[in-house]
Amino acid sequence: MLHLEKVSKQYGGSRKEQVVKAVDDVTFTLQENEIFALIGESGSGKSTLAELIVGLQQPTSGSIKWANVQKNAPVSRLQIVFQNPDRSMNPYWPVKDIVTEPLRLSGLPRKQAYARAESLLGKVKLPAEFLERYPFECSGGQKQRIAVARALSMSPQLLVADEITSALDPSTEHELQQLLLSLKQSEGMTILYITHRLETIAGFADRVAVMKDGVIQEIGDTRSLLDEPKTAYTRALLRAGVFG
Ligand SMILES: Nc1ncnc2c1ncn2[C@@H]1O[C@H](COP(=O)(O)OP(=O)(O)OP(=O)(O)O)[C@@H](O)[C@H]1O
Repeated sequence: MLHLEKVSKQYGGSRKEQVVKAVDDVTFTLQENEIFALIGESGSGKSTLAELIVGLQQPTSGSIKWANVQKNAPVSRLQIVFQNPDRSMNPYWPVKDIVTEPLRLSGLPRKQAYARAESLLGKVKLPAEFLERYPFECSGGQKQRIAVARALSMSPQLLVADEITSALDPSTEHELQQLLLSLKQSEGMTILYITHRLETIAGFADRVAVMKDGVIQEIGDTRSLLDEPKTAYTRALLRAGVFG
């Protein structure tokens, strides 16, 4: 569906700065209707890769292309949800304005946008009473559901979830993962799920790529990668149980 070919991103490189190869020669293809987990410890280049995929940054070299599409994808095909919902939500807006913001930005009149708000919340299993709430009246997990609902308003083919469960407690994280799993089926979308916690993806992600220092170390279906890791790095991560 979306193919990355030898994608690299360097930062710095002016006289005094050292060059940082945040993403180094990354090639893989995201398939239709899969959850693809990108795992890496802090600084491995995961967020940079996510930003390249959604077009917030341009690669230094390489290409990112939709299969069978010549020009760049329209923004609505891709939506990204970040780790910290407070940074992407206006604290003075009620939830009905937050979830419908992309619809209104794309030109839908407010009344028609509001008419879709309740069903968007329904998709993330939040009751309609949340429409009139403000972000400070919602828990962290509920705010992430609201952020997912806002992304769903654009019917994305690809949802990039950048550490969206990392700040949540384990049971809330599990609930949000279950929600993503059901949305993959009901919405027929692909989810790029970025995390530093390898131990959270069993039974959730279809495939996984392990990234270190900007380089993909290993890629494969989740069960085989967890059962028979091919690289010493992945084995060490599994032995450690968590990233350091
Ligand atoms: N704008 C920037 N300018 C210079 N270096 C950067 C910039 N953004 C990221 N880097 C560097 O690129 C590397 C990868 O960073 P990135 O944020 O992509 O990693 P990450 O895996 O998402 O880490 P984390 O999980 O801590 O967010 C790091 O060495 C980081 O210091």
